[in-house]
Amino acid sequence: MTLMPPDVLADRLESGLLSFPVTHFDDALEFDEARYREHLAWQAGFDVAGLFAAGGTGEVFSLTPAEVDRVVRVAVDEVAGAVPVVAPATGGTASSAAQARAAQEAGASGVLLFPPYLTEAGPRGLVEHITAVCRATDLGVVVYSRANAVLSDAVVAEAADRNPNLIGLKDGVGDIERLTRTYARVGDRLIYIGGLPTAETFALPLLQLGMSTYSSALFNFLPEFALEFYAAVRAQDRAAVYRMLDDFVIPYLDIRDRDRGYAVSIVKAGLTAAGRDGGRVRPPLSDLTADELAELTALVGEVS
Ligand SMILES: O=C([O-])C(=O)C[C@H](O)[C@@H](O)C(=O)[O-]
Repeated sequence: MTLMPPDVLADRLESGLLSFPVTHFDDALEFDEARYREHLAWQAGFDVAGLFAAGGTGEVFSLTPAEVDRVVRVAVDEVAGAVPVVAPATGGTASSAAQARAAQEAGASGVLLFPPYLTEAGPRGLVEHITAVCRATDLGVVVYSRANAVLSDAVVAEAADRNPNLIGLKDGVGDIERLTRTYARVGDRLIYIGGLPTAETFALPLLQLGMSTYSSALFNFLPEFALEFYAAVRAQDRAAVYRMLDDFVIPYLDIRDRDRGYAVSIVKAGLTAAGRDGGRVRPPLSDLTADELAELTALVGEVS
């Protein structure tokens, strides 16, 4: 398969909304390939700029390395002709680099580098971590700033200088000063992707900070709503954005905030609420309660 050049991937990703599909499990909590394929084919039928297989919403933290490889290969096989597939790189530096290599072998178009697990890390170590992963692949790499890898403007600038295939920064923190410093320093050398939980909530203000796109978990089960929301953000139609926030996103957040980890669980529940059976989440996440699912089903019904 021909490799998508990193600059081409960057142009594609920044031009539209980004899909972060859930990973389906069967009743025994094993990967359910048939339902996953069906979901991806449906998602890829909408106007979406990239599909991030086994992302945070795809419960990458609950998949074994072999399962990650299988999920990525299935995604490439199912949709790569239509939409670029971006694969995850997770864990410590060695396992992240190995996953970046595997992503290229699997025919993915790019890599999303997640924070390393558990340990704290300083700026020099984070630059080395990003560099090792970028050097493990010819694919474009997007680095996710979050948790124990919150990246300063200096780290982002040095990593971008050292690694031509580092194409983007995904932000899961929402620190306005940090983002302002980063965009002022690094500018259009990178693309910027909003990646806070339920990213629609922050999309309009973050557009001003250089984020032309965001990862939409809502796109999983309300693709038309998510695309309408994205169009309103890009048009800076404040009235439409705040109407949709008020009608759906904020009541949705009220349910999401009832338990830790629900930012992912509620997406699978949302699919079920929309009549598409998202199935269950794996531990350590918990599914919504029956009452919460009923509340979400009523809310989804109001906007579908
Ligand atoms: O890795 C992930 O799945 C994310 O963090 C993206 C999510 O889709 C998040 O942006 C959201 O909940 O909208």
